[in-house]
Amino acid sequence: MGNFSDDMLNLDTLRKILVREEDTIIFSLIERAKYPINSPLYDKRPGLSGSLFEFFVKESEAVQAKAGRYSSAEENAFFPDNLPPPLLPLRDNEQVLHPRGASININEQISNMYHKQLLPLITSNGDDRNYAITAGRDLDCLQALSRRIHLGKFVAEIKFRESPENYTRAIRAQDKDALMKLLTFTSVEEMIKNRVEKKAMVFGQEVDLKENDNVGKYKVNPSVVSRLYGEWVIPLTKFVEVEYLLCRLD
Ligand SMILES: O=C(O)C(=O)C[C@]1(C(=O)O)C=C[C@@H](O)C=C1
Repeated sequence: MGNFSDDMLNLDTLRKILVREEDTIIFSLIERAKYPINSPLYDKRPGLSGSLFEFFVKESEAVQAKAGRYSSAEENAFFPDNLPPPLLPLRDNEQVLHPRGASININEQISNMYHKQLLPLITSNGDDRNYAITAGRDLDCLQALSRRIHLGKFVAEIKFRESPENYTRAIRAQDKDALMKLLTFTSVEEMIKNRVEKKAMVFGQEVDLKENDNVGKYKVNPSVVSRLYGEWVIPLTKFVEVEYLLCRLD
């Protein structure tokens, strides 16, 4: 992590970071939901190698790479090939992750989930031609989701260090089911799903000075946020954890 050192690597600290990431994800969804789906943004364009959105993401990531974004172990690019090097010297980050697992990048899956499943649930139909601003909002959502999900590498490293014997047995057997069982805390997952639903109600409520005018109206449907976590964010985080652990002894 950007400024994370070995002695801060414990489950309590990491879970607090994940809780704070919930706020970032929910606020970014609220911001994206302000605009309709704007589907021409995602259509292939003559003269560009892909869509206007892909162009926007590639160019934004190149600037952010120069500014050092991808020097942080929890940041992963959506177009990681041929990124320019950072302009400033690399921060001297302590390498807390195992090198093989550190390079796991499941952004393609995250991007598919975002575009095919999530976006239609949080946007209205339509095209207001605000493509640049929409692309910026999309990138904010994708980066927040990606960061949260790839933090699973740190969670996995902590769990391995806290219980090396149990994990080593499952890793040597390359037993994905056993690893999944070891790293799963169902009660924690339930709490998260309930909390993000409540946060979506609080952060996304319509505020009006007249009482009761907007009761029950939200900028993003709170049950969609709970579903996002239950069906995609938590399972993908666990997928990252398992993939990380599988190569932890390499
Ligand atoms: O908090 C943990 O222990 C995690 O591994 C993170 C997480 C999550 O994605 O939020 C994933 C698996 C656990 O079952 C609980 C929560």
